[in-house]
Amino acid sequence: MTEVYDRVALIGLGLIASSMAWAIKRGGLAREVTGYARSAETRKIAREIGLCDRICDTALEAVEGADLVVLCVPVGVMGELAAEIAPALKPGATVTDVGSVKADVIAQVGPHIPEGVHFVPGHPLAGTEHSGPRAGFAELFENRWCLLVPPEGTDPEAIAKLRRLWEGLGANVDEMDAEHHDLVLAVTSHAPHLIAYTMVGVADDLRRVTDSEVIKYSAGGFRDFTRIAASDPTMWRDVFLSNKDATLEILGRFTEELFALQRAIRQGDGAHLHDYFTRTRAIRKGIIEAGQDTDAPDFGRGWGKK
Ligand SMILES: NC(=O)c1ccc[n+]([C@@H]2O[C@H](COP(=O)([O-])OP(=O)(O)OC[C@H]3O[C@@H](n4cnc5c(N)ncnc54)[C@H](O)[C@@H]3O)[C@@H](O)[C@H]2O)c1
Ligand SMILES: O=C(O)C(=O)C[C@]1(C(=O)O)C=C[C@@H](O)C=C1
Repeated sequence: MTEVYDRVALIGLGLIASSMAWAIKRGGLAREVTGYARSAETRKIAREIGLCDRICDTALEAVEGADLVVLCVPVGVMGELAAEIAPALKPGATVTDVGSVKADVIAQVGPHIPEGVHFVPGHPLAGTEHSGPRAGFAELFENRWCLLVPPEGTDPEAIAKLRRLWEGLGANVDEMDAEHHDLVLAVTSHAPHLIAYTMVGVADDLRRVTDSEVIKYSAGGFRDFTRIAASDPTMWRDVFLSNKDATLEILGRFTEELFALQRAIRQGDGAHLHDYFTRTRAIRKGIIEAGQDTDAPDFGRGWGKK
């Protein structure tokens, strides 16, 4: 593969940055990758595992001379980080981020981007419940989406170059505006995480009553919830505070539907439950038939046959 950037700087060396570092190296997508993390312990681990070509002790040193700077920190601190690195940004460089929320990050970071530096916000739709510099792996972005959210008037060449990087990392790239992104992600990622956190919290409360049976006998569905609910607390606190309006809108709708299902159960309205579950089953069938979840255990299997 050919080099897309001469030098890439990764700021915040957690799951996403470390996955990018390994994948950039594997693909030969940059001549040099520098890295910076706020904590000395993270920088020490990064050096031990050979992450990046150079781990720097300051953010300014890491971004100096970089053609692409990637902000890989929790969304709540993107703005202060942008302010910190602004003086060292090279004219003509591109700043991007990988934050899970876009409108708020653009509002925080945009004002700190100097004249002559491009800003192309991004969001890879790939992750795990693990965090930190040891969590990354080069395959994380393969066949996943990466959404780019360039503000109006962004240099098309800067967007095209970042697109080439993400494609080199194995992702499919699409563009979207920030408000739409935040609403879509509230439905597909943010509200589901909050529901998983809540369900595991409820089970934990119950455990005190039933003396560990809930965990002992937990089957597939609940185990999946516990995986999601093990996700990084700082990252997710910031996501909900940052995507407040869209998340509250979706949770409002969720609560209404939940009440309707609750009423159907109370009133013994089997038809309502059956119709509802038939509709939701058709959604999964559509996803599988469109080939959008080829990892699913039911991919390619028959549907609706008893
Ligand atoms: N984990 C996921 O599933 C996932 C997926 C897509 C996007 N994202 C987004 O990517 C970003 C990073 O997430 P992650 O999963 O890699 O998190 P992570 O917790 O693994 O890593 C974040 C890193 O940022 C560092 N950090 C925190 N504040 C900092 C600061 N002020 N300056 C410098 N470093 C700082 C932390 O020490 C940590 O090393 C977040 O904005 C998140 O919303 C996460
Ligand atoms: O697979 C997971 O563990 C994830 O939570 C990844 C996930 C998601 O919700 O799909 C989480 C946050 C992101 O911003 C993007 C991807």
